[in-house]
Amino acid sequence: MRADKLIQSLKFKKVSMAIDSELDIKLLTQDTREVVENSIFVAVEGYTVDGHDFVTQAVEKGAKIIIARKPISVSVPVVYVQDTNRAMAILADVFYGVPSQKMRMIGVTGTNGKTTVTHLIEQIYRDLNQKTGLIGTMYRKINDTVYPSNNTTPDVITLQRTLAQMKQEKVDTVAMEVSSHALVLGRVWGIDFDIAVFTNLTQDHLDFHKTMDNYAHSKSMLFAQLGNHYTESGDAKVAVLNFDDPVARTFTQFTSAQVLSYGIENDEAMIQAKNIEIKSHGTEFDLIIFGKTTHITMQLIGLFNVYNMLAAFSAAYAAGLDEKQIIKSLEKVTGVKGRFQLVPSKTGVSVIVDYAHTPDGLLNVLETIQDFAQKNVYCIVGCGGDRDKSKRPKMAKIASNYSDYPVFTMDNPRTEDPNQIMADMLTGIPENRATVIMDRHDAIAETIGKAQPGDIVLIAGKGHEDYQILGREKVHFDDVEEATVALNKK
Ligand SMILES: CC(=O)N[C@H]1[C@@H](OP(=O)(O)OP(=O)(O)OC[C@H]2O[C@@H](n3ccc(=O)[nH]c3=O)[C@H](O)[C@@H]2O)O[C@H](CO)[C@@H](O)[C@@H]1O[C@H](C)C(=O)N[C@@H](C)C(=O)N[C@H](CCC(=O)O)C(=O)O
Ligand SMILES: Nc1ncnc2c1ncn2[C@@H]1O[C@H](COP(=O)(O)OP(=O)(O)OP(=O)(O)O)[C@@H](O)[C@H]1O
Ligand SMILES: N[C@H](CCC[C@H](N)C(=O)O)C(=O)O
Ligand SMILES: [Mg+2]
Repeated sequence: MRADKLIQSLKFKKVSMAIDSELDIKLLTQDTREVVENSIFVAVEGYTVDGHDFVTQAVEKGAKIIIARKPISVSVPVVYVQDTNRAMAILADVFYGVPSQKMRMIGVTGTNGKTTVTHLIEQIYRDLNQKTGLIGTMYRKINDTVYPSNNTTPDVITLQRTLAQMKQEKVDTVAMEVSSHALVLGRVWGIDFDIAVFTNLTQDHLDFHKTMDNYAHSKSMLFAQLGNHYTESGDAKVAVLNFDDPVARTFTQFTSAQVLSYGIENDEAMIQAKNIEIKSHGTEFDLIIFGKTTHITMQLIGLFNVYNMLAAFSAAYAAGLDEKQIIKSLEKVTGVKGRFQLVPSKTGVSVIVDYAHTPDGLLNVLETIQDFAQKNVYCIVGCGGDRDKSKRPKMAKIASNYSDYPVFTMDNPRTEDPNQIMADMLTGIPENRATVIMDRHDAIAETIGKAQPGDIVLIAGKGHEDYQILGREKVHFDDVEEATVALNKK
């Protein structure tokens, strides 16, 4: 793309010297490690380093224009703007050809359930033989091809680049997770969402947001960004809201889009689930769509998955899909990797690997297990380092209250001292209530070794993750693999 045309998209700027109008820009990036000949480098002030400190390196590698906020001295034109994050969002959208305007964009936000709901939505569209895109915690996926994810919601350049590739590969519908960090840090600025879905708001990420009010406010930004457009056919932007969560009410004030509400408790919800029966192999309930009842038998387990199913159903319904088709897909879905995943076992001991890493997530999973547990429940759990410290005693207390044998261990200590994380957890429970086995391998091996037929072992916190983050290093670690080895030794 021609440099002068691209830079024109930034309305307010100061340019240090004339930009060569013939210059053909090959790449837009905020990371010097990606810069190639004829790139534009955007200097972003991060949490650990400042992109402005890398501009000379960027020019040496071939950057021909620098976007900056602070005065810098380089041999190429510098475009000075007030906010490089905002400039980056604008440039990325234009550079990649405004891809989000050309596909159906479904954004899912909320503390828990985003990965699950986006996968359910993807499945619905795949069953209709549509081409799909998925962006989230586990990966970025274009039809059948999977690309790695560093964040639940990528930085705006990676995001727009991914969307452009999706468009090129003829994707019709994109289901993406929108994290609260992304909303605050402007990673989704410029994305033209058609449908925005809210799952729930419970405690997480207070290290970043500080208060639950700030956290709620960050989530509301997705609904504010949704915009509106009303057509005679009713095809419109839709906010899909869980009305059982009190914060959803406030979101209605932030959006001018049409609202589709779902819920279990709240009888005002337009899409409801009632008469729920949770079993060890699935969940049955009545789905009530604007007063009309259909009985559903889904393979996903737990009340929380009824919410996820309602969210996915409502999103697809909002997009105008046939309700019978949607239900057919949702009844077929067997689950998402690392979410209430049952590890194959011939021993009579049931092992469940689940990504619960928040107090609410852990509570939901343990309550679900208690619904069908016959004998002892073991709960192996740890808390992440460099993350919300105040979740630690709460998660410990929930593990202690809702399992017979809580076993506390490590979960991605990152740069923190694992012993301190453990000490924080232990403040939440009476002394000696939990067994502490710091090494996660030993925790899994010993617990499964001890469990008797009929017992259930929940391994919580890491789900699909195939690593343990120790310091800044990632080493291979997979709960399902570890559990399989332990079960085979029984
Ligand atoms: C707090 C936060 O969100 N940090 C994100 C941020 O990192 P940062 O601010 O530390 O960046 P930095 O390393 O200081 O770099 C600043 C700038 O210098 C550039 N740079 C840096 C080094 C270099 O050699 N050359 C260079 O150009 C970088 O590309 C960047 O533009 O920008 C990075 C690149 O976009 C992100 O990967 C990183 O996410 C980190 C890994 C992270 O852990 N984020 C978590 C808190 C997060 O975002 N989580 C949410 C929610 C998860 C959920 O619950 O679902 C998510 O969406 O993932
Ligand atoms: N609707 C829900 N309500 C409460 N807890 C849930 C819900 N859905 C899933 N969970 C719990 O949260 C865990 C994570 O689910 P999922 O990966 O779908 O959420 P997420 O929002 O994508 O999480 P993250 O923020 O880490 O990306 C699950 O393993 C389960 O324990
Ligand atoms: N998206 C979440 C994942 C947490 C997973 C858990 N295993 C941990 O490391 O705390 C986060 O980055 O906070
Ligand atoms: Mg996720």
